[in-house]
Amino acid sequence: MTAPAILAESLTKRYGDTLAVDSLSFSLPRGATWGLLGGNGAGKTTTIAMLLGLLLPSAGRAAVLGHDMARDRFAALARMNFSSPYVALPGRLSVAENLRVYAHLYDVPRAEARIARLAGELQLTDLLDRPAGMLSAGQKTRVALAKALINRPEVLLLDEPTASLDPDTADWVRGWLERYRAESGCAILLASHNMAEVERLCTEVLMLKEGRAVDRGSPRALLERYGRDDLEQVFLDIARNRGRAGAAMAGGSA
Ligand SMILES: Nc1ncnc2c1ncn2[C@@H]1O[C@H](COP(=O)(O)OP(=O)(O)OP(=O)(O)O)[C@@H](O)[C@H]1O
Repeated sequence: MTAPAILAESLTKRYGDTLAVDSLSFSLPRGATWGLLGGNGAGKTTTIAMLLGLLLPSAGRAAVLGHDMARDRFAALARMNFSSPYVALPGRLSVAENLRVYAHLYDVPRAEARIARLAGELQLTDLLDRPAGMLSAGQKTRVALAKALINRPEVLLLDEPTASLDPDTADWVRGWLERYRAESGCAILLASHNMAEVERLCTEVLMLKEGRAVDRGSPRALLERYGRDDLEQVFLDIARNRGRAGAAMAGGSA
C-alpha cells in the first residue's frame, strides 16, 4: 500500500502550559491540496515545523511519504520542500546564487536549466542577478516559491504562499500552483489566512483553534454545515465560538 503524502497521528507540541498543537491527526493523500486554517496562534506554523522535522513533537508522530520525521527525516526531506515568508534567503547572494545553493543541496540534475525554467515560469528572469535582500516583498515571495520547487517536490508545505502579493500577482500564483499540482501530482499542505485562496485551491480544510482541529471538511461541506456563503464567514463562526447551530441562528450574517 502506498503511504500517504503526510500522516499526522495525535501530533502534539507543548510549550510549558501552552498546547501549541493538540493531538492533531490527518492523512493527506498524494496529489491533493489541503488547507490549514486558523487564527493567529492556532498552531499552523508549529504543525508545519513538526512535519518538516524542524521541531520534535511532544507526543504523537508525523510521517511524510512513509518516513517518520523524528527518526528518518532525511529520506523524506529530499522529496519535499516548503516555503514560508518567515524564512529569509541570504540577502547578499543574488537570486541565481541562492537558487544554485539550494539546487546543490538537493542535488538537482541540470541545475542551471532547472533554475532558468523556474525563473521563466515565476517571472524572475530579470531578477536573477539582483541581491535577494534588495527585492520587494512580493518578489521575495516568488523567489521563495522557486526555491520551494527546485527539487520537484512530491510534498510541498506552503505557509502563507501569497502573503504580501498584490491581488493580481496572488491570483497568478494561485493559478500557477493549481497547474503545478495537476501536472506534477505534488501534494500540497497550505497554511493561509486567505479564505478565498483556500476555497479555490483546497479539496479539504482543517480548521484549527488553539492547537485543535475543531472542524474539517471540503470547502463545500463546511459552507453547507454552517449555512454560509463563503469560508470567511465559517472562519468567523468558529473563531467566535458560534457553532453550526449558532451560525444558523445568526441568520446568515457574520
Ligand atoms: N518557541 C515557542 N515558545 C513558546 N510558545 C510558542 C513558540 N512557538 C509558538 N508558540 C506558541 O504556540 C502557539 C501556536 O503558534 P503558531 O506560530 O504555530 O501559530 P500560527 O497558527 O502559525 O499563528 P499565525 O497565524 O499568527 O502565524 C501560540 O500560542 C504561540 O504563542
